Amino acid sequence: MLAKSLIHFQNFRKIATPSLLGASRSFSSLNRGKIAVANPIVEMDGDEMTRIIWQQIKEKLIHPYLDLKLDYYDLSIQNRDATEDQVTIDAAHATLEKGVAVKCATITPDLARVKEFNLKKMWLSPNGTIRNILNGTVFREPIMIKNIPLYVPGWHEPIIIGRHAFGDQYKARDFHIKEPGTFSLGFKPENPNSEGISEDVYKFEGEGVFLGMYNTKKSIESFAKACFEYALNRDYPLYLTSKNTILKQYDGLFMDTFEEIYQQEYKQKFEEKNLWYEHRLIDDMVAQVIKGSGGLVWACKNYDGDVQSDIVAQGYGSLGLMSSVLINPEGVIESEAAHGTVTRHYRFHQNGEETSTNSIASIFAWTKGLTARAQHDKNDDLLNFCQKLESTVIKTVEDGKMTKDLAITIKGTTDVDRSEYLNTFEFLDTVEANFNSIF
Ligand SMILES: NC(=O)C1=CN([C@@H]2O[C@H](COP(=O)(O)OP(=O)(O)OC[C@H]3O[C@@H](n4cnc5c(N)ncnc54)[C@H](OP(=O)(O)O)[C@@H]3O)[C@@H](O)[C@H]2O)C=CC1
Ligand SMILES: O=C(O)CCC(=O)C(=O)O
Ligand SMILES: [Mn+2]
Repeated sequence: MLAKSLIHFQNFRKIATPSLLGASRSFSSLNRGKIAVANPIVEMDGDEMTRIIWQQIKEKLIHPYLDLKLDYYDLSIQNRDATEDQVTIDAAHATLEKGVAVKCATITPDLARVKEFNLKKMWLSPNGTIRNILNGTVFREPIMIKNIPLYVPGWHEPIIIGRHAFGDQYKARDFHIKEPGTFSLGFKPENPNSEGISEDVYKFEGEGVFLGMYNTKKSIESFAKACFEYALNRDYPLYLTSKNTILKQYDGLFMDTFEEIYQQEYKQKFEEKNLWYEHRLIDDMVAQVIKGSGGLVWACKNYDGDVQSDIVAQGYGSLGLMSSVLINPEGVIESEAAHGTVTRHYRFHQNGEETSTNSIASIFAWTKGLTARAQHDKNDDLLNFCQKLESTVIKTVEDGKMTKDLAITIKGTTDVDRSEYLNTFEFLDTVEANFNSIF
């Protein structure tokens, strides 16, 4: 299965990366043509700083080496607005069909964005839309580089966040009311003999907010299985976090489902490898991981995974060092960076000022997506290309060539000299030159 083989590859990389540069067959020395990629992948373009980086990655690191068909969807905020967001839905369905997608970060509009782009409406998060259609688990893993100091010094091994990507806040309906009234919840069973639910939740005396949120047993089951498989394949224990003491029914279903599946299908397999699964309260867990040394898969509910993956990314060095791969039960893969469009840097770029935005997670969005394509198609040349590109990026940083966010971690202060880092484009040029020299 595609998902499983991707996991194997990541495991392999953990061991093999440092030696890959030296041990390579040189592409240029053999003077071969571009690597043929038989089947297309879906490409979802995005916004702001990441859109600029994305274009450069394609021009410098992808197209010169690969004969690759891209099923292209422009998910820029302008095109989502022009197509009434149909382009997002089309891109998600194309991903289900083609099996692999790479996605650039995109703006999720708020009121300020509606004004900035004169949007027809405040479109939903494209990530929420896509992830709900694909219905998978997002695995977020820090890209660890030897010379990048850890903000959390004990984290010697990765913390991999397994983020449930279906439902919860990302598909909730929320409302803002401005007058007294009663908020009630209702459920109408299809079976006329079943009893429905109609319950008053809160009596408002004035302005307030409320929401309706859901998840499904089926989706939680596939989330659990994806996390158990991932942890087993990576030889790490698995922890699920929730707040079941407060949301007894909602979070209780997550806790009970994981426990049932563990007991029925995975306990023995985990014990054979001296591994374990535990449920923890989220507030307990956030404290435990800071004290720990990493080396675990952390299954998070959707919103927890969103927040925790950024804390974890920063703990390992930078938001620019966090890869993010969605795997659904059918083995469909969507690969992206975990960070957003880096608006603060884009504002400098718009003003003609220099930026130093880290492109590593965006490059890994391509390599992880293409790795899935390679494994699906049994394309060893493409697999080799992905491994070498990843190791070139890592070696470039190990050689002291990096963007400002990483230079800051090394110096331990934001007061870094301009000579201590590369700008956005210089870093990409350096990776291009290094890759070209070995491949
Ligand atoms: N997957 C997606 O498509 C996502 C999209 N978004 C969208 O992105 C937009 C911007 O969101 P924002 O909250 O600013 O979050 P971002 O993740 O884009 O950036 C937040 C801050 O993190 C640091 N950072 C993030 N990525 C990098 C990088 N590659 N290199 C260097 N520093 C980095 C920067 O810090 P500093 O300023 O200190 O340099 C930056 O200002 C929003 O419209 C949001 O909706 C947000 C998250 C995910
Ligand atoms: O889709 C969004 O608006 C945010 C997505 C996000 O923050 C993430 O994927 O981590
Ligand atoms: Mn996020």
